[in-house]
Amino acid sequence: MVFHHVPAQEAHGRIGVLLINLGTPDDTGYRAVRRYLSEFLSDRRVIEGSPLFWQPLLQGVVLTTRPRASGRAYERIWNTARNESPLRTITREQAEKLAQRFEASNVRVAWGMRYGAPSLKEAVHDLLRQGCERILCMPLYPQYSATTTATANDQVFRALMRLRNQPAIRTLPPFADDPAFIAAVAQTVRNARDEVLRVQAAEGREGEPFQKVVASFHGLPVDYVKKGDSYHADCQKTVAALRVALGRDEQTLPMTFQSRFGPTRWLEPYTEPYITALPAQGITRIAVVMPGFMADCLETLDEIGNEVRERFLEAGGESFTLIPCLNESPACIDLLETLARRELSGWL
Ligand SMILES: C=CC1=C(C)c2cc3[nH]c(cc4nc(cc5[nH]c(cc1n2)c(C)c5CCC(=O)O)C(CCC(=O)O)=C4C)c(C)c3C=C
Ligand SMILES: [Fe+2]
Ligand SMILES: [Fe+2]
Repeated sequence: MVFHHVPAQEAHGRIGVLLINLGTPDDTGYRAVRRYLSEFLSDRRVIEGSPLFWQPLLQGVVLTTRPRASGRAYERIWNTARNESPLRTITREQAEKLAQRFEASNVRVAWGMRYGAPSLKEAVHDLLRQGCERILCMPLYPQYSATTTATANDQVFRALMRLRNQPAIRTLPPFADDPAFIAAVAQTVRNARDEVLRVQAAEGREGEPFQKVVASFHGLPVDYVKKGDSYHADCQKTVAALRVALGRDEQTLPMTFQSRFGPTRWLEPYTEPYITALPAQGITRIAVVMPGFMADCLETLDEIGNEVRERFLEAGGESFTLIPCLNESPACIDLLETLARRELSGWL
């Protein structure tokens, strides 16, 4: 067995904070998207069924058609200035800004992706080279799911399995209804509403700008929830807390699920049919907030910001506001710092 030794290069006894998000292809071409989707959809935490059945279907059918369609979707949102996906740009900026908050301490911040680049192995090795002997893993998912949180941590542990000298490890628990998280998301809704009110006033229009604020989460197969994945319960915690923070109820702040994949039943109601049915009920001015995502990505910018927006307007909707994710905003960095300092207690 070969175990890696990654010697510290400058100092010892430091603490590492590792920000983790899902991942993204390196470019929008067929090969890169295929490589990324193949890694993602071969993860047994994501597709639990037998690989004997799934792999031929994945390699033969899914990965011949899906990469082209996904590539076109990525093209619509691509950060051309940096030639990378928004998720990668935003995750890097979150890490750089969080690092500034710890500048005067012995904490070092790194970032990595569960699938694609930069890998979590590279990120862990980078922290070890900087002399980190303790590492806090922060999967940036407010709501727990085995398909996201657990597989992110698994991947870090896989890197640790090959090390001669392992660092001590902690993992960030879900923060679905953490007051700091809820306050930050609620503020994005208030800011967006104030902005729409300003525009309405300038144009001499009146009325509640957000008849509904739809809270749309990434979906999950119902089967996984039935087997015990706490994701759905965590989403409900987030929405309940947001309703309190914004003085809204089930009618004015409904919960829906997007990004369904494959033929099985996923969590309901599905976002797109829910939203496109609204104009017929007299609801023509809405906002969509996506508190399951800490960074804007394909699912928020294209699926909701382009596709669902178009269908809502075609169905008779008047105004559709996409509320940005927390991204690299000062409020988000405050939140990350609060969560990190809490989990580092006893280490710092
Ligand atoms: C069975 C398939 C999938 C499960 C389960 C799943 C859970 C899950 N995913 C996220 C967050 C993101 N998913 C993103 C993209 C994405 N997700 C799936 C499938 C499953 N997700 C696919 C096939 C894709 C690729 C996109 C496409 O080809 O259309 C992303 C965006 C990545 C980006 O680069 O922008 C995120 C983020 C969560 C939170 C979650 C569990 C609840
Ligand atoms: Fe997903
Ligand atoms: Fe999608």
